[in-house]
Amino acid sequence: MEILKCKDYADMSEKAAELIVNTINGLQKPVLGLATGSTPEGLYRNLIKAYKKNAVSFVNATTFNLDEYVGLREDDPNSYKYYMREKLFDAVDISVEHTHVPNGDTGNPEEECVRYEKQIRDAGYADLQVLGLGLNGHIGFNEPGSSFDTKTHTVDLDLSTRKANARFFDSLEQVPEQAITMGISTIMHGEKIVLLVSGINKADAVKKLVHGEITEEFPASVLQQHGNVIVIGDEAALSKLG
Ligand SMILES: O=P(O)(O)OC[C@H]1O[C@](O)(CO)[C@@H](O)[C@@H]1O
Repeated sequence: MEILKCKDYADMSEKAAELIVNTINGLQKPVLGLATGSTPEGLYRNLIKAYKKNAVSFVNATTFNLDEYVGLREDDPNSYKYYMREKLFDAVDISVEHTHVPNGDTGNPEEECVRYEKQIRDAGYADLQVLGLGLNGHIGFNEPGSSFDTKTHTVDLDLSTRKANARFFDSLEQVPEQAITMGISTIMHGEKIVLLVSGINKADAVKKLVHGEITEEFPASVLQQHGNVIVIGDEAALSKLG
């Protein structure tokens, strides 16, 4: 696992954007796996900057997002579809048919999971998968205890995850209790994985990810088994690596 130590959040976001721009420019039809949360916001701002400077075009890119809340309409400001449109898609030249986010606003989440997994598989899985890291080690919304064999599936969110994400909602009660997420095995099919971490509150989780036991109780530890992972983090998040 490669570790890239950055000065701060701005530096982390620039380095991650550089890597993604190079990947897009190096492939004819790049497939990107994308993440939400606070951490990649700076990355998306830098990708928009690069697009505006004509350093990159998304016209041949296809994207698949990791996850979506169950029960939120896509025009709900807390849905991840809305987040992606606001933070990236609407500001670059990607065609909307090439952007994929699981549909959480469906009467049949199980069917949606099967459909989404097939779409990713048919696209050949991600050339580059961006990940954030939950405090409890979740990647996507694969909470502790998720089997490493999972494909796209529905999950019950941990209370700790709902509390961490309550900052985006008016109250904890409004945070959905379920989500659809790419599974660990779907994520592990990515050719290259770029995990972004920032801030001292992630330092313990990063230490477990890099040096801890490989266990389903800490889902991100599975990345130790992937041959092409880069962790891009600021000094605070990487401060407990020794
Ligand atoms: O970047 P943040 O906001 O710390 O979130 C970390 C992870 O938690 C989630 O927001 C889900 O709780 C993921 O989407 C993200 O990768």
